[in-house]
Amino acid sequence: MSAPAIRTEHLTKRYGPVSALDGLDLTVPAGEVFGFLGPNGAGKSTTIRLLLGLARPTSGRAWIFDIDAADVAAAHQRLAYVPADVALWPRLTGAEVLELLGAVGPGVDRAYRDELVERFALDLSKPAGTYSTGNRQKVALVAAFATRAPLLVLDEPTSGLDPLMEREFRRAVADARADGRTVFLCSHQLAEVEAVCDRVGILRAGRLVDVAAVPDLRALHRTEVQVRFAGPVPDLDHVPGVQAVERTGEGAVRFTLSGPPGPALRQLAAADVSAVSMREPTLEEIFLDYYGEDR
Ligand SMILES: Nc1ncnc2c1ncn2[C@@H]1O[C@H](COP(=O)(O)OP(=O)(O)OP(=O)(O)O)[C@@H](O)[C@H]1O
Repeated sequence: MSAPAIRTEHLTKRYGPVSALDGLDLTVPAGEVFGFLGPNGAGKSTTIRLLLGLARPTSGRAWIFDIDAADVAAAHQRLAYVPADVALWPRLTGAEVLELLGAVGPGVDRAYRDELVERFALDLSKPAGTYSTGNRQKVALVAAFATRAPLLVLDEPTSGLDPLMEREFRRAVADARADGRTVFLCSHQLAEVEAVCDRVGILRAGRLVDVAAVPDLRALHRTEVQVRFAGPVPDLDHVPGVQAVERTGEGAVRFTLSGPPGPALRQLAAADVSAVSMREPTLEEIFLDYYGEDR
């Protein structure tokens, strides 16, 4: 078994009375694309700072491929990082910045870097001081993806990118996965997490609320079903898996369905159904459920 890309054991960070991170136990196996979600102030950036050795834990430990995160020189040979707010040296051109960033990491795949520069439509001839937020972000992303680092730690990497560039970002994550690299992605963009991640960890008020595969996270939750009946509306209230039954008009019913759909489908099949639609909740709705509930 290869070492996990990230492992934390009861990782905790307190700032005075504030528990920014409270006993995080997390393992991200090598090769996984892991999404890290949570509302503002949940502790995502704190986690990243601890993983990068930019802050010291109050208690607990973290390892990057079995290297103690506190051993910064060794750990950073295995990772590349894109911060949420990318700051670049304003007088260096984009090309010079890429050279500099490439020189400090674990080595660069230059051919792939050139390809990414094309794909992200970066003009490297300009001084970085003239770049927009999105262009600075693109430089940092190209620099990170083009390293040979087996772990990419990305903090809100696409907040400044337009939809075309967001698509390129997703392609680059897919390339990384195909190469067996690990991606740790902090994001508020649920569609993005849904599209690129294998598993998602949800953090709330410094605590890990759940870790789930994206399909399982969906399966945990209900499907919304709308049915229109030509004849009498059957009693759905006591059918296993059916909840929140609501009359939405003459002969129309809406309900949510969780677990195996058989009992509900049998009840519907016995009635005179003229139209039916089923909708899976988006990850956003699932996500809001988590934060709406007091858990
Ligand atoms: N240097 C610090 N001093 C005091 N409190 C801090 C410090 N850094 C973070 N905190 C607190 O720790 C908690 C977690 O903050 P953190 O920045 O990790 O959250 P986050 O999940 O990254 O949020 P966001 O999505 O807004 O970036 C917050 O309550 C924050 O106010």
